[in-house]
Amino acid sequence: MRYLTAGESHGPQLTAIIEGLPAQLPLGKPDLDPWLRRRQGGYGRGRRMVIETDEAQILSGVRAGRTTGAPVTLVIENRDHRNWTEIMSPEPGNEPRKKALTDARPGHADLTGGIKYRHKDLRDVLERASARETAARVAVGAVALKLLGELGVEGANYVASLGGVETQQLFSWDALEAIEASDLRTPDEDAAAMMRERIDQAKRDGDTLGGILEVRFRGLPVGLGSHVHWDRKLDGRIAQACLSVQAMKGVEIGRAFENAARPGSGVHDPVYYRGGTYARDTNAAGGLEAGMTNGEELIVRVAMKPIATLMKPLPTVNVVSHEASDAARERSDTTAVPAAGVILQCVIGWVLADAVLEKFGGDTLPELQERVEAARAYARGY
Ligand SMILES: Cc1cc2nc3c(=O)[nH]c(=O)nc-3n(C[C@H](O)[C@H](O)[C@H](O)COP(=O)(O)O)c2cc1C
Ligand SMILES: C=C(O[C@@H]1CC(C(=O)O)=C[C@@H](OP(=O)(O)O)[C@H]1O)C(=O)O
Repeated sequence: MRYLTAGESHGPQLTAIIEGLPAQLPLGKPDLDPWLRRRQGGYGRGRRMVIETDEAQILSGVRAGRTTGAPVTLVIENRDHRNWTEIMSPEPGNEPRKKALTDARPGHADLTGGIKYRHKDLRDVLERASARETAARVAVGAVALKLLGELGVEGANYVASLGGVETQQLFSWDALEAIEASDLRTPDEDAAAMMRERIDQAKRDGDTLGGILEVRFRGLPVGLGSHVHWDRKLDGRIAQACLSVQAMKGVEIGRAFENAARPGSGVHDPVYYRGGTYARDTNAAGGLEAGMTNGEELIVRVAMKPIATLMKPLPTVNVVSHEASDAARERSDTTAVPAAGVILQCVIGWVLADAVLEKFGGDTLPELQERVEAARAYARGY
C-alpha cells in the first residue's frame, strides 16, 4: 500500500490518495471522522481548532460502504481558507505579500526551508511544514486502523507525560474510556489537573510545552516485518513513521532507554511453553524482536518537543534585512501533545496495515482474514 498527501495549512483543502487497499473493506465517514475530531482535541490547543470542524469526504474507491480495490481519495476542507483566499491564491498577485513571514522562528522549518527552497516569504515554507498536514495522515491512518480492526487488531494511545508531569497510573486497556473522556488523554486525573496548570502557566509566560506519548497495539500476528534486510525491519519502519510527524524527536520501543541501564538478565523476556503454546510473562521488548512482531503487545513511546512558535519570542534574524529581530508570533498551540498521540496511533497503524498486506497479500478483505487466521493457528501450534 502507498499514499500521498497534498495541501497547505491555509489552502482550500487537504487531499490524500491511498492505493493498494484490498476490496470489500467496510468503510465510511463514521470510521474516519471520529479520528479527525480526536486529533483536534486536547487542552492547550490554539484558536484554529475552534475554526475547523474536520471531516473527511470520500471521493473515490468506495461504493455502497465498501472499498472496491480502486484508489481511495480523501478530502478534508480547511474552513480557515476563506480568511486566506487572496494570500493563498495560486494566481500572480498579493505583492507586496500580505502576511509574509520574514522573522524565522527557531525550531520551525522557516529558516532552513527558506534557504533550501529559495523563499524569502517564509510562509511558502510554513504552509506545508505545518502540522495541519497531519489531518490528512490521520484520515489515511483511520482507514488502516479500520483494516486492522477487521483482523482483530486493536490500538490505543495516551499521554505518558506533558510538560514534565508524568501519568502515574500505568496504561490499562480497561482505561480506554477514561482516556477518551480526558482532554489530556490520560486516565490519571491528578496528573491531568497538574498538566492543565502547567499549560495555563506556560500560556501566561508566552511559552510552550512538549511531552511523551505512548501507543499500543494488541492482537498483532507474529512475524510482521522481517529480520532479513534493514528496510524491512518493522522497528525501523515504525520509528520513521513516528519521527516524520511534526515535532517528534525521539522514539523508543518498550522502555528502551530504561532497559539500556539494566543487565540483559533483567530485560529479555523469558519464553515458556504452556497449554500447548508459547507464552511470556513480561514484555520488555515491547512486542518487537529483530524487526518482527513477536505476538506480544506493541509498545511505542515517542518524545514530542515543545511547540516552536513562542508568544514571548526567541531572538532571531530577519531574512530580508538581516537585522536582529524577535521570532514571528503566529497564532499557535501552547501544546499539542494529546493530539500527537492520536496522530501517532494513526501513522503506526498505517505501517502495521502495510506490513500485514505485505506478509499476507490478498485482493479482498475475506482472503486476508483467512490468511491471518491460518497464520495465527500455525503460530499457536508451532
Ligand atoms: C498536532 C500538532 C500541532 C502543532 N501545532 C503547532 C503550532 O501551533 N505552532 C508551531 O509552531 N508548531 C506546531 N507544531 C509543530 C511544528 O509543526 C513543527 O515543530 C515544525 O513543522 C518543525 O518540524 P520538526 O519539529 O519536526 O523539526 C505542531 C505539531 C503537531 C504534531
Ligand atoms: C492547523 C493545525 O495545526 C496548526 C499547526 C501549526 C504548525 O506550525 O505546525 C500551526 C498552527 O496553525 P495556525 O496558525 O493556522 O493556527 C496550528 O493551528 C491542525 O492541527 O489542524
